[in-house]
Amino acid sequence: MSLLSADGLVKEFGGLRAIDGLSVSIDEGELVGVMGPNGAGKSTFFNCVSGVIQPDDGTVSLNGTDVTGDAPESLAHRGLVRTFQNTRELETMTVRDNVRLAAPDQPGERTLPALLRSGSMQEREEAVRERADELIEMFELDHLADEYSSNLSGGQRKLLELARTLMLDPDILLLDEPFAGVNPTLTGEIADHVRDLNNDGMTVVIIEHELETLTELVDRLVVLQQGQLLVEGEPEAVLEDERVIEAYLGGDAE
Ligand SMILES: Nc1ncnc2c1ncn2[C@@H]1O[C@H](COP(=O)(O)OP(=O)(O)OP(=O)(O)O)[C@@H](O)[C@H]1O
Repeated sequence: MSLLSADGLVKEFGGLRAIDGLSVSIDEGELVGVMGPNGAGKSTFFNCVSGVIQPDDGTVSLNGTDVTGDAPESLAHRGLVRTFQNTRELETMTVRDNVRLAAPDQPGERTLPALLRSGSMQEREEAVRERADELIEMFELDHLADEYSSNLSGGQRKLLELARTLMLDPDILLLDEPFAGVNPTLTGEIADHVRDLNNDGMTVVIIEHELETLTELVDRLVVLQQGQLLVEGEPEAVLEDERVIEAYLGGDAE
């Protein structure tokens, strides 16, 4: 059974069909890349499955449960968390506080939340502090922990965003352009973290324009064009597919 599936999704903006009958299915443990020319509907697809916007038609299922239109917080409780193209940390707060603040305020059934729910206020605060420090160390942000996040580079912000996301302990992580504006060294580091998370069992779906890194990283590529599924399959085969080459060379190429 797939972990996440979108069936017949449709989303219109005015007269424009940004998503047009799109069906995509992600299995547990997969690392999947989503690509496609500008305006193909990649972000709208993420927005529909992560509850940021409501699809006009079609369904989204998570672990076999229909979650179409559920709010992002509710989906996070069920284990689906996404990042955004533009990071959303609070600039006037330190890196450490930003990570701590990402802890869920309404503890649910999941690992960290379960710990948060069971303990006293003091125990809960301690659990949040410990997990935040662990993640800050994991992403090698320790030397920046007390800096205001406004002082971070674009790449460091992406790492901070990942750390914040992991405070929610997701089963499935949707990453929207994690390498955009990131230098090659940090791109490699972020890719390594994503691979490690996936090796540890997390299902990951990545929208990315940086095709070289994406292709090396993922097990499967899904290509969208004009809101529809154009091609999907193993990265090498997809990149050689004439329909994909045509889509990228065509009128709406980068
Ligand atoms: N909130 C909105 N209001 C109106 N039109 C929108 C809105 N969001 C997206 N669109 C339109 O829907 C289409 C798909 O946009 P979307 O951002 O999903 O594409 P994308 O593949 O993510 O593009 P990019 O690679 O440029 O980020 C585009 O034509 C876009 O202009």
